[in-house]
Amino acid sequence: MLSAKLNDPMHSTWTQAVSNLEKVIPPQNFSNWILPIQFAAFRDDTMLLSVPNQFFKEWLEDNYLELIRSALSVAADKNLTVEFLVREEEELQPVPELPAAAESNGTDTAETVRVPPAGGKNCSPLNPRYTFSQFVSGAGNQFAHAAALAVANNPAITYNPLFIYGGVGLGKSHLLNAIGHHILDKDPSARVCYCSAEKFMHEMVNYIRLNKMDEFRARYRSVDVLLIDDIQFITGKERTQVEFFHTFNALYENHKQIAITSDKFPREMPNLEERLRSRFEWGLIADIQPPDLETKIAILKKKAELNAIRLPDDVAYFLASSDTRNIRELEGMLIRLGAYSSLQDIPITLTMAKQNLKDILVDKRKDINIELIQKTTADYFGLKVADLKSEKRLKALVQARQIALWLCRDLTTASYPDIGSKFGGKDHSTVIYSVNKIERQMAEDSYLMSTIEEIKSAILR
Ligand SMILES: Nc1ncnc2c1ncn2[C@@H]1O[C@H](COP(=O)(O)OP(=O)(O)OP(=O)(O)O)[C@@H](O)[C@H]1O
Repeated sequence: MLSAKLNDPMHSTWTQAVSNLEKVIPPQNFSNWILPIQFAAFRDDTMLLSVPNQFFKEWLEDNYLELIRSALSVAADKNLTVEFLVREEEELQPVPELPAAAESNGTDTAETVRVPPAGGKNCSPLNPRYTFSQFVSGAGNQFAHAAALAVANNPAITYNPLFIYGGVGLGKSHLLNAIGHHILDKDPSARVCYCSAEKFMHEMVNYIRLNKMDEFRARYRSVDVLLIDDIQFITGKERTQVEFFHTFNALYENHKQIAITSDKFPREMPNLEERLRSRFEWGLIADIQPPDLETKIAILKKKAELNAIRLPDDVAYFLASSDTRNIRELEGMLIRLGAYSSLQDIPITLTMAKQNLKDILVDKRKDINIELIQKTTADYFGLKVADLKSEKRLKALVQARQIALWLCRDLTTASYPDIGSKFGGKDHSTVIYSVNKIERQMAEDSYLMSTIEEIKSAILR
């Protein structure tokens, strides 16, 4: 096992990060989730931190990874990555116990964790942040959202099973948790079990080892609602599939609700037993597609509000128009800006955001140059690149030129004079004027915003 080296200079970086985190995490969560973390080692810009058990690790990864990373990067004054290691002695326990934080008094506030019901020891607590009220419905997720609500309102009556599939970080787990919360809000005695397919498998293996499979089966088969996340994990794992098949049947026959998420459509899941595949298709299959620009902005605003982060509109637009479609990544950027702003006591501005996120965004944009922007913008408006460089003052032409100038500033690191020189030798003050003008117009004109978004996507493609 890696042991904490107190004389390691990075140990004090961790100590500094902890005191930074204390300023931004509510006290209860801070003592539940941050204090038990120990410094283990530091290698190649990666901080290795040890945590009590696997469940704790997963929880941190889902909820605090980005914040911890930001606090560490601020303390170390450079970008670091973070990895959590399960402390060995605890890893060997057959079934990880819930850490203290999971023990709540049953009242579910935004900061408390919903404890799995009696008999649901194998289940994970629901994520308190993943409720319907915190979910933004918009292009891409409307259908899955409506389906999840229908199931939550009428468990085991409308659609059984509900199978939600879609790409990484698009809100599948959020909807699955929201179903659980909603059912518990209406009936606190309901036995709701939320669990990842991976956890299902690990626990099965543990119970086999302990020769207690009857107990395992009884636990999973005595719930009212089974919410299984990331079912794709069981592909190719025969024994887990068999066990899951029987659990599924037992629940289904007893009119219990089953909801499943997956990154693939059932027919596209390789190495999945046919009988399971067909069961996944018995109920309703709902997909989640990547969000459009407006939905991304709405989600960012909602997250900012929930995390008490002051997010100006231009920064929300800047983040949303980055080419990331993964909402988790988008949220990570927001949390990082929020942490930086609060730790350094400075407001979030567009300049600060660009500076702070340049390492994250740079890779995707490194091949973008002014010529590409000119060509793509000209094509989009049916103009010639020479028109953009010219002095012609036709209204449509002027706006296309100003958009191209704004895109150069947004997508490249070129200076104002450099950009001006590539647009027929324009003065840097003309470039500044154009960039500011487009920025002001975008704040008021969502049509212009989406036009620019389309051009940007074409450039980044
Ligand atoms: N429509 C939405 N409204 C609000 N938040 C959202 C929305 N969609 C996704 N999120 C947020 O994005 C993050 C990632 O979502 P989630 O974990 O549910 O994704 P996932 O599809 O289950 O990803 P994975 O495939 O990695 O399991 C979460 O913090 C979630 O709250």
